[in-house]
Amino acid sequence: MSAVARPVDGEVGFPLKIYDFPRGPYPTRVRIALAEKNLQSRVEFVMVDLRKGAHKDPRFISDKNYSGTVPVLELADGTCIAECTAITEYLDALVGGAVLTGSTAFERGMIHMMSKRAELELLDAISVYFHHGTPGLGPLVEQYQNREWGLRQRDKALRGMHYFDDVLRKRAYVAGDAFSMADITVIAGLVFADIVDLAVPAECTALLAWYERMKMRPSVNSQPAFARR
Ligand SMILES: N[C@@H](CCC(=O)N[C@@H](CS(=O)(=O)O)C(=O)NCC(=O)O)C(=O)O
Repeated sequence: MSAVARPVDGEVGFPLKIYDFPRGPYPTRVRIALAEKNLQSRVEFVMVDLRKGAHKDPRFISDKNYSGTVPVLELADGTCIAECTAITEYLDALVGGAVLTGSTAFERGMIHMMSKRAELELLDAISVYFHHGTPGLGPLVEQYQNREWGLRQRDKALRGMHYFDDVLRKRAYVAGDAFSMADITVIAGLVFADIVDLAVPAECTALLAWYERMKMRPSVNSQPAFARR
């Protein structure tokens, strides 16, 4: 029986609510973090249907997230924290157990850098390709598309896959010798790559082997993004 997660003193604490799109790559980042922290059962998930543009509803934008994206973490006092990195940092500091964002200055610096690099060079690049180089969420949501920009970002993501393959030839995890938020961000990138049918190049054997190892983790393979369609 795992110890009940309790917020540290002074925190707003529970209940936590997550505005979510269950199979989405970015929501999957927070879902994996919640599972690693043993918090999944302490959170209420509220589905936001991106295909219907619910995340662009003026009330969602005014009340939950100005940027009009998910996930959003809502605290017991109504405070909303958006942005996967910020949500993960909050959860990591909220309760003990697995450490996802680092314990030492060195670890925290390395993990933040590599997670941000995974966003810039892989996950966000694939997201732009999805929204601009494919039909994306459909004409209701995709008000402006630039196919050339989308295709350029797809090529950037392929270069990013080669970069992370090089990184993972030298170390077991994305930011060092332990699983962290940086691994979660690369996992989300490969989840999005699968959604847009962007195959990891066969020569990226270290990245592919790492991904198979990541998918052995219950916090990863238990997510809706990995359920058979
Ligand atoms: N920088 C944000 C990006 C969040 C994001 O793009 N979320 C996607 C969800 S999903 O595509 O991963 O399911 C979204 O809301 N997309 C909707 C849109 O961009 O219109 C974060 O880190 O949280």
